[in-house]
Amino acid sequence: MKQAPFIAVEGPIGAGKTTLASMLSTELHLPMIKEIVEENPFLDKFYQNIDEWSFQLEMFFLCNRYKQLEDTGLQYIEKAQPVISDYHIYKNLIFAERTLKGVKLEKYRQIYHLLTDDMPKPDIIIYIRADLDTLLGRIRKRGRSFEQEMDPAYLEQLIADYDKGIQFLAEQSPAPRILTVNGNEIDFVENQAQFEQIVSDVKELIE
Ligand SMILES: Nc1ncnc2c1ncn2[C@@H]1O[C@H](COP(=O)(O)OP(=O)(O)OP(=O)(O)O)[C@@H](O)[C@H]1O
Ligand SMILES: Nc1nc(=O)c2ncn([C@H]3C[C@H](O)[C@@H](CO)O3)c2[nH]1
Repeated sequence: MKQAPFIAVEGPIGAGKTTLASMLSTELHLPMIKEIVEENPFLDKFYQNIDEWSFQLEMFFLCNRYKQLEDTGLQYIEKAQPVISDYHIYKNLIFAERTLKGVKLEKYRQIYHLLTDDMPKPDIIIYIRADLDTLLGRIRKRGRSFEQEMDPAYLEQLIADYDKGIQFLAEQSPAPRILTVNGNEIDFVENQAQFEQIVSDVKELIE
């Protein structure tokens, strides 16, 4: 192994980040950092009224992920131990740029940079791309009640925001290595050979 990798799995809502990160964590014996969802007190309210609750929600996600990233740095990165996460901290800004406006967005941007600019960043990103129909199908199948009335236009915008966001990360220095997974065609849940192909691609990146 070149250096202990810090791997992040990313992609829009329902792409399969947690699923794939858990499978890779088991297969490659990597500890996993998992984002907090069920304990989030604002998600339900947010989906009912995005403009009213976006600032609280984005700040909640930011504070939680900041704490997790701080712990990840201490427990794994500083000890040169590999780790996989089902998100990249940059997703905060991808979402906030979509849900916040005006003064609140400006304040959020400043807080985001203040908190995260000097934090460890993943050096490998697995980006699951999937189109609107695939994501809506997965969200329905997963069945979280607060997501069932999600405006498809919001999800469609996020798909495009993610493409831009990952492109932005690819242009950073040092640039992370990015493995893009076609989430419409690759079924790593049901198809063992397709999962093994991803495992082999990831091993190539880290070994
Ligand atoms: N490649 C796949 N093929 C079939 N089903 C999948 C695939 N990936 C994920 N799923 C299913 O889709 C649903 C969403 O997956 P998951 O919760 O991992 O997505 P996520 O990207 O982590 O979502 P979120 O953005 O909400 O955190 C789950 O029910 C999961 O079993
Ligand atoms: N607005 C907003 N900002 C975020 O940083 C963010 N991260 C995740 N989510 C939503 C997507 C899923 O419904 C659910 C679980 O991922 O939470 C977010 N929503």
